[in-house]
Amino acid sequence: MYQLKEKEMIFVFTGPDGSGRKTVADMVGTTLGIKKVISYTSRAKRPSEVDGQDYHFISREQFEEGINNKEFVEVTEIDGNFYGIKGYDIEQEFKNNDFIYLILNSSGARTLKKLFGEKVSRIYIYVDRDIIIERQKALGVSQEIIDFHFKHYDEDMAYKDECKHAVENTDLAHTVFAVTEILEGYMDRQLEEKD
Ligand SMILES: Nc1nc2c(ncn2[C@@H]2O[C@H](COP(=O)(O)OP(=O)(O)O)[C@@H](O)[C@H]2O)c(=O)[nH]1
Ligand SMILES: Nc1ncnc2c1ncn2[C@@H]1O[C@H](COP(=O)(O)OP(=O)(O)O)[C@@H](O)[C@H]1O
Repeated sequence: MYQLKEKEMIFVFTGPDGSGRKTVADMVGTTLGIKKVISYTSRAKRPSEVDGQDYHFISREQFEEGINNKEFVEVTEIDGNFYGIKGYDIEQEFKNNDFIYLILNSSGARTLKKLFGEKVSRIYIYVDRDIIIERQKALGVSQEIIDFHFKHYDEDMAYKDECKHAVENTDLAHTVFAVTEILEGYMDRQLEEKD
């Protein structure tokens, strides 16, 4: 398994589906110039998604082969689809960067924390169930899909207290500002330790 160097850190964004994790993580990542390690999934690509950008979309067979070859640092199965992060991809990103971020469900976040300990900082993004429903309805998402998303809401919310940082994502600009400050705190600390 990849051993993180002293100055390296992994930021893990987690929280309930639809709370804005991807949006917040990518905005903060862009602001701070931090690279995302992209997950692999066996679920079908949605029309709006780009292979290699949103996910690496692979078949279930390719996924199983990767699992057998021990390529994944963590894998989870959600609603019949595999999701996972490859150790090689983490290693590659750390060749050019000291900080990376990942977007994971609670089981993935828990695994990363177990594997890399204090080198992992978890940022929990959440918002009220009613606000998520409102946002999804405004986007034209069907009631069926909204219900599907909420299958994991309670289980995901139960993970909030395990995370050191939890930010309620009501106002996006405010959330991005708050999360940027949290990450900058770690980055400054790591750089000071390096000096
Ligand atoms: N453990 C783990 N969870 C992941 C990974 N990639 C994505 N997820 C989570 O899988 C869940 C489903 O993701 P997705 O299919 O994109 O659905 P959506 O987030 O509802 O649009 C979300 O909670 C993601 O954060 C991964 O590599 N590992
Ligand atoms: N603070 C916010 N206010 C309004 N809409 C938001 C906010 N944060 C995210 N969104 C929107 O909510 C939807 C879900 O966000 P997304 O980042 O995909 O969530 P997640 O990754 O947690 O499933 C997207 O359409 C996004 O633009």
